[in-house]
Amino acid sequence: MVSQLHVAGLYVIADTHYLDDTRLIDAVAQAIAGGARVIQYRDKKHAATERTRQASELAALCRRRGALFIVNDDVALAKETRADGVHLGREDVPLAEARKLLGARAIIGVSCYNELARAEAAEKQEADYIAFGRFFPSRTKPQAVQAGLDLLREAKKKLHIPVVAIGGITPENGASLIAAGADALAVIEGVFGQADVRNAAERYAQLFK
Ligand SMILES: Cc1ncc(COP(=O)(O)OP(=O)(O)O)c(N)n1
Ligand SMILES: Cc1ncsc1CCOP(=O)(O)O
Ligand SMILES: [Mg+2]
Repeated sequence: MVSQLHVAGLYVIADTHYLDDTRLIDAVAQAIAGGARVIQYRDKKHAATERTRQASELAALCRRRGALFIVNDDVALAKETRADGVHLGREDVPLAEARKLLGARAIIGVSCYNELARAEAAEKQEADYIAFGRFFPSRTKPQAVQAGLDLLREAKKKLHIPVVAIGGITPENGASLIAAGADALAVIEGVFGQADVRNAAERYAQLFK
């Protein structure tokens, strides 16, 4: 781990599939008010200009409210918007390249799916956190590979960096992941697919108290 900033608690992913431009900023503000500690911008559809504008607005909001701001996939966008960090999957640039571009203080998270060896390798390369999942059926990413609670328990014995759980997490099933060792719960639909975003975030945040 390089960064001194710590990924823990409710980690919400502001996915532009759920949040159109008119709702994006307000919904994230509501999630932070409800207790979200980490915000990720996940966008798979907008052009570069639009992505820069949205991510810049989110970065400014997170700075004002004291939440961490992470950009999914796009290291250049993370740098341009002075985000706290970037989240990298298998298809994204290698960790070492992202570190070179963003510097030692950036938070770099790595998707490890259901693979403990990938997580151990990421920690060796100074990832700041890793993510496993999906743990439960996810409508956002139904094809995501399944991970189990045993993986979390095993990972907590071997890793020293924060472990994030993702995929189909609800306020009802989230406690089992925390009990198995998850430091943070990453959620999309369970927060941003709800009519009352603040209340939904509060229900997850309660699990950490
Ligand atoms: C916190 C967190 N964990 C996992 C992912 C998934 O990343 P990736 O495998 O790169 O898939 P996409 O989200 O890019 O479709 C994530 N974004 N955030
Ligand atoms: C991006 C991603 N990677 C694994 S599952 C998932 C989607 C999580 O979204 P939801 O919380 O709506 O299941
Ligand atoms: Mg990705």
